[in-house]
Amino acid sequence: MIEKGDFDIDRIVTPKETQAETTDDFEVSLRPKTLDEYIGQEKVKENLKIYIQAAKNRGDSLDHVLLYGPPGLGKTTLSAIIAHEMGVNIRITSGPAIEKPGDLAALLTNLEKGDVLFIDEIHRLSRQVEEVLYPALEDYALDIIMGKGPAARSIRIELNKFTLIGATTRAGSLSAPLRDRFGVIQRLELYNTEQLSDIVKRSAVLLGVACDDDGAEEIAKRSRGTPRIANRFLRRVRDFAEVMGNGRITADIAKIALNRMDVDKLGLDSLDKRLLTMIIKGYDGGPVGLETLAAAIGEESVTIEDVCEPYLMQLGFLSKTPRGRVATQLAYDHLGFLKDGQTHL
Ligand SMILES: Nc1ncnc2c1ncn2[C@@H]1O[C@H](COP(=O)(O)OP(=O)(O)OP(=O)(O)O)[C@@H](O)[C@H]1O
Ligand SMILES: [Mg+2]
Repeated sequence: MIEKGDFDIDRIVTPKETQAETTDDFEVSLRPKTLDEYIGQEKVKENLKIYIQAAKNRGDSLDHVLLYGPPGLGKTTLSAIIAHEMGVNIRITSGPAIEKPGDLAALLTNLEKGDVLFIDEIHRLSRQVEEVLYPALEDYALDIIMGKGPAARSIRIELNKFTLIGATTRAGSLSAPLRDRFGVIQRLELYNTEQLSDIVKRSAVLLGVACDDDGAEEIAKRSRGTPRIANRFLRRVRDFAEVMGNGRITADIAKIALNRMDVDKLGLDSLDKRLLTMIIKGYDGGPVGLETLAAAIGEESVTIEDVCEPYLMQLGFLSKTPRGRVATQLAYDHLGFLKDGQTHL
């Protein structure tokens, strides 16, 4: 069943993990293992380094951490790095996977002192589960109700001290009491071309494929600020390089491969173009409300908000106003529209 928030994974530019990537253990893992190997997100790294050092000096566990930002930017990777730097184990789960309070209790009682529990998509935890989580986060204890009616009594189970790392694409959907229990809240930003080039070059080394600097840059420019997309493109471009060239990734090979995948030179695909074209031609450039826009192009509003908009805003193609979304002059130029909605010929 497809739920709100699950993106269309047919898009080559989807920042969501595809099945192949989740189960990708026949390939070398491209995930960095230490903070120093983790490229970009300098502010987040600097802060985390200090919190980790301080916690280690005190011989204490790290405070609970909330990481938020668009999909594919490295939240899961960063959580594993935090556990590695703290020298503890990490247990990975997700909001929708924890169905009942008992599921959470089982996870929590199995944690050893200082361990990290990583909950992806933490905004999708159910209310009941959230309520069990509160005392666990605050007092490292679980309150379990035994029996029913007048005979019911509550017993308290002490837990080992642990660190919860929550990841979400939408910090705004988190309930206030849950958000308040995180001592460290960090936002991950889209990466710039230079950082993505470095990520591509690092991954190329790990995959054992030769990659020119401008080949890496070409891939980076089209990756929508997202490492997961950059790594996916790298693998596909490598296929083209092996079949059409001598295996080396050059700028030309990268261009040919990415054009074949219908990714334009800024990384826009048909959905982004449909969105911008609708604002420009259907609503005279905007402003137009998100829900109206979503209905007009037949796409979920969460997909538009989480996947399309962050990148279109980084490019300066779209702005959000209180009255709705507006396409900017840059968007008109890129798509070849004149301000009156006519196409350049
Ligand atoms: N800073 C980075 N440096 C190098 N590689 C990175 C970096 N961030 C992410 N990656 C790579 O990008 C891929 C996606 O990262 P990750 O799975 O951690 O994203 P995510 O933010 O958890 O996404 P989601 O929100 O979909 O769970 C990983 O394979 C990792 O190799
Ligand atoms: Mg993830």
